[in-house]
Parts: sequence; C-alpha cells; structure tokens
Amino acid sequence: MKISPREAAAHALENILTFERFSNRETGRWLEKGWWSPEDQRLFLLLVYGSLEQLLQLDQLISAHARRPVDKLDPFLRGILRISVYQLCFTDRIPAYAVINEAVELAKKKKPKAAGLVNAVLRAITRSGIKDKARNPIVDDDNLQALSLFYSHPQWLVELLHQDYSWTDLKALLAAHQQPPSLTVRLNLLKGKKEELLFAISQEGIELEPLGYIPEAFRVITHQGLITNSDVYRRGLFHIQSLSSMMAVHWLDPQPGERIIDMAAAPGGKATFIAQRMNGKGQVTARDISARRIQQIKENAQRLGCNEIITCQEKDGRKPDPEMTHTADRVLLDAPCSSFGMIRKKPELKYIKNWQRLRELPQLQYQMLENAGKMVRNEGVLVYSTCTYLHRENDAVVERFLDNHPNFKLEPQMEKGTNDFIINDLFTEKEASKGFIQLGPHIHLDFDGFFVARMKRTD
Ligand SMILES: C[S@@+](CC[C@H](N)C(=O)[O-])C[C@H]1O[C@@H](n2cnc3c(N)ncnc32)[C@H](O)[C@@H]1O
Repeated sequence: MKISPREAAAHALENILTFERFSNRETGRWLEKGWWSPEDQRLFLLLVYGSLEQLLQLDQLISAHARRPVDKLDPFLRGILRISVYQLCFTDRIPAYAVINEAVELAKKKKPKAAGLVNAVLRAITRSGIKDKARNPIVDDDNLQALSLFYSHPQWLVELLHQDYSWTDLKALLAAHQQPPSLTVRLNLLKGKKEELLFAISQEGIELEPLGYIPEAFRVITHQGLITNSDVYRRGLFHIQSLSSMMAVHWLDPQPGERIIDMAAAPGGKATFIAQRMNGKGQVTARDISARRIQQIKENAQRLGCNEIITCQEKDGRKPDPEMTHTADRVLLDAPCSSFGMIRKKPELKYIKNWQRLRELPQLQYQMLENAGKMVRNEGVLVYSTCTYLHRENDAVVERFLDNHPNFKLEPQMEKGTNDFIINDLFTEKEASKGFIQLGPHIHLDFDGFFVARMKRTD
C-alpha cells in the first residue's frame, strides 16, 4: 500500500541505522516503487540523508525533550521524531505547525498512545528556539566534544581523524562531509563516441556537464527519477562512478593487450573502466572474496559491454597464488577499508560499530598487498588504493610494503605527458610527483576521500 514520503523516510532511516542497510540501497528500494512525484522523491531523500547527516544533534535534542535516551524509544517513533526535528531545525520550507501535525498523524497511525509524546517533544523543541543554535558554526575551537556534536561525527571518529589531521584540516573535513556530494558518471566509450553518447543520454532528460579533470567524467546536473532505471543506463552508455575511482584507474594506466589483475574488484567499477581504457583488448582478471558481489561484476561487465575481456574469480586475496607469480603487467589492489572517504555519499558510515574489523584492516590490507606484489612482472606496475583518510590504512601500509620489498619503488605517474589533464586542474606538479596522493573533499571538492599509490617493480 502506498505510503507518504515522510512515513517511508521514518522507516528507511531506522532500517539503515538499526539493520545496517546501506543508504543508497535502502532509498533506491523505496524510490523504485514509483509512488511519488519528483518533488516528493526529493523530500524523501532530503529527510533520510539530512537526518543521517545531523543525527547526533537530532538525537541529543530528542533525548533532552523526551527525557529518555533515543535508543529506548520505539524504532518507528524514533524515526518520526528524527525526520521531524530535522525539518524543524535544518529546513525552512515547511512551517513548524505542518511538521508537527504530520508527525502526530503518522504516530497515531501506528502507535496511537505515543502521539501525545511526539506532539509534546516537537512543540518543546520548536519553543526552545534551538533552530539558530543548531545551524550556527561553533565559535568554541579545539573542543572535540563540540566538534563531534556540531558536525555529527561520533567522538571516537573525530579523535581518530585528529590523529592524522590538524585542527584546521579536521574542521574543514568534517564541514565538507556535511555538503551534498556530486553525482558523477563515466561515459562508456566502448559504446560509441563521446558526442553520440551525450546526445543519447540528453534525449532521456539526463543533463551532464564535463569535469575537467578526467576526460570520461561528467557531473549529473538534472535527471528524472532513478538514473539507473533509464534506458541509456541499462544499455551501458555510462556507469555511475566517483572521480576518485576513475582517477585510480588513470594512475594504473592500463594499455590495450595487457594482462591486468584487479584483486578486490566487486562490484566492478574499476575493472570495467580498466577494460574500457584497454579498448576492450587484453585480459582483466577481476577477483573478489564475495560470490554475491562477483555476480555484480558480471552484471556490470555485461551491461557495459566488456564481459569478453573480464574473467571473474572468487578468491581470497589474503591467500598466496603461486600460479600467478610474475604474470601481470599491472595489478590493482583497491583494498577493503574503513571507507570514511565515502561519508558524504553514505553518511551512515559515521555510525558503524564494528571496531574489531577497523582494527584488523591494516594487517588485512598489508597481506593483500604482499600477494598483489608477487603477481606483478618485472617492470610492471602495482597500484594500491583505498577510500579512506587514515594514515594507518594508507601511507603506513605502503611504507611497510616498500621497506620489505626494495624492488618496488613509488612511481610518479603524474609526469608531464599522458595525464596532464589531471595535474593541471587538481594537483600541483610537486604533489603529483610523489607517487601517491591523499584526496579529501575539503581540498579536492568533487572528489571523495581517497588514497592512491603507484609503484613499479624493478628486479
Ligand atoms: C573497495 S571494494 C572494491 C571496489 C571495486 N574495486 C570497484 O571499483 O568497484 C573492496 C572489495 O574487497 C572485497 N574483499 C574484502 N576482503 C577481501 C579478501 N580477503 N580478498 C578479496 N577481496 C576482498 C570486498 O568484497 C569488496 O568487494
């Protein structure tokens, strides 16, 4: 039965936070029902993503006014309160009385006895004049607790980031996480010339603008409904991909006819771009530990028309693979990581609670990098990337690998020549000449947080 965008947002929020569903999948699931007008779809997304972005502030207000911790509230009521407080404190377009009425009606539908509590909490928050306080930047500097609350990042995460970032950079980073991310796509030049693809895509009401850094990269300006439901998407004319992801493939610099191994390839964003950069000629081995996610590589490769040169293999990258020793021209290890660089797109990542996994990541990454290195031929290239900011998962892993393998050296790919377009627009030549780069949305606006290092083997 069709429900309103507000009711769906309350459910979606709780599914994401309680059952740890990814926000993109959960919101996609609701949008696919095709229930709402474009305006209502936007409202739904605003309520889900806005509430996730500001969750800690919202919860603090709710707990204070409900006189009990949010986690003691019924999940659906909690969802209603969260999206309503978000509207009261962080949006201007809906008057307070309308927000409160809607919330009370929703509560009555499922939990009639709790409608009074919802009404009382929301009225008290409205009367408290909290709106301006919630939005004003904190004046009080260097206070971890204040930063944590204001930017809605748990204190442990702020502390973790502060181990690697100065106060100024930390604040800029947290603030950048509150900004909406760009939706970027990669044109699939295996399916036609750039102009032909752009024309076909525009015919379906999807407006794109070029992004100077990478020739295949475009920002989506307007589109109707779910972009993945469009015919041009289904026909594989483009792939939704972050600029950072595309850049990692440019750093790898795959060439037609080569043999490339992608060690952690699912869902295949980079593997399919590698195949595209090779003009569909050569051999890409796309491996992953997850059989379910390998299926996604296959679907993407099929849709993008590069399935003939991509071979999928279910493989644990921690285990050595003697048969493949020295066989690859280039190996990409886009390692499993804490993914904090994706917070703008998946704000729920801020609230993860799997500490054990976080602690184990550097060792997992190192083990996989060791095995990746063994597969590279002499004079071949090894690229290590992650979508996180933490030194211990990035430079520290690479440094340890280089210390133990003197036959590998960092290689500055960004020399004058092949990849000038990236240097000119994004990095200074000095930055680009180090052989690795840490990207962050506080400096490189359109990019997700990302790390890439390029190494060359010389025996
Ligand atoms: C960052 S994602 C890869 C994204 C992919 N390169 C792309 O561009 O679409 C990391 C991947 O590592 C895989 N993974 C995790 N542990 C692994 C292991 N021990 N061996 C191989 N793959 C692993 C995960 O299943 C996940 O698909």
